[in-house]
Amino acid sequence: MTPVQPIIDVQDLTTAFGTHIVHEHLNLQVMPHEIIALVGGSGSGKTTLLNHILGLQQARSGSIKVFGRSIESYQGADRIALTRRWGMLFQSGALFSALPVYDNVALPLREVHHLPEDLIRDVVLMRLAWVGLTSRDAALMPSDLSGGMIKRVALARALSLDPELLFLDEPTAGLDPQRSDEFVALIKALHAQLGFTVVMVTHDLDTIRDLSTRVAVLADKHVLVEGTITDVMQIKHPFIEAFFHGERGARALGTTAS
Ligand SMILES: Nc1ncnc2c1ncn2[C@@H]1O[C@H](COP(=O)(O)OP(=O)(O)OP(=O)(O)O)[C@@H](O)[C@H]1O
Repeated sequence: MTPVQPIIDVQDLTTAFGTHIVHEHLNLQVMPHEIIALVGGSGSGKTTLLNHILGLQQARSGSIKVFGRSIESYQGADRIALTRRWGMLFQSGALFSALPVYDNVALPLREVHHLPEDLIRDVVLMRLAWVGLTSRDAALMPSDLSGGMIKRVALARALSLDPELLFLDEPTAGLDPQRSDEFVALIKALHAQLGFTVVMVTHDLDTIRDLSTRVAVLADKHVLVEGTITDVMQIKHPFIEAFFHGERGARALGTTAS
């Protein structure tokens, strides 16, 4: 049997801004269908790592492969084809405020395909249905939407091209606990139904517990540990102590505070 290839394969990555080294000898593999949570303290390099994986920044050394090919090898038409294979949910939703919900979700379809408008309409309404919204919601402007609805529309847009890979940046930030739980349940259900792979950056322990299938902790310029929450919690490190143990961790994870 051929071994399963990683969707993302980061090997021996070193990145820096000038003399400030952010990552050193960092390795990370993301396997098909998993939901990996990138966790780390402020400034540990989560966003920088995502930017490198997306090909938005160039590494000092090391290699990053996405879908089996070096991220730098995707140029021109190949790069456009690559961007059809992934979707991105930004923390703020990043909706275009001058466009109604419909056009926000239709935008990626219009950018990359020359599709007839009636087909775009079918896809947009289907994506809105995926996230629990209706054709009536399609006419609303972003300023009319609640925080939870903005996240849903942004998710519908991220999924508009039915991507194999979904990046989530703080997916539940700004939502109250109930909306946060609902949004996590929605992503979980869509993941089970559609089978995409997820890379998510989050500080929220409830989201990590309820959504991720694996956790990778960024600390000391590399992936310090990866595995289940239980695996991660075995490691003695100041960030892990502060993040997963103590009052907050115990509350979220149902463990005893240490
Ligand atoms: N454009 C930039 N120019 C210079 N330094 C930068 C730049 N972007 C990030 N950095 C630095 O790189 C380090 C990693 O930043 P990054 O934003 O990746 O961390 P993070 O883990 O995503 O943090 P947070 O959880 O606060 O969002 C930080 O020390 C930051 O100050």
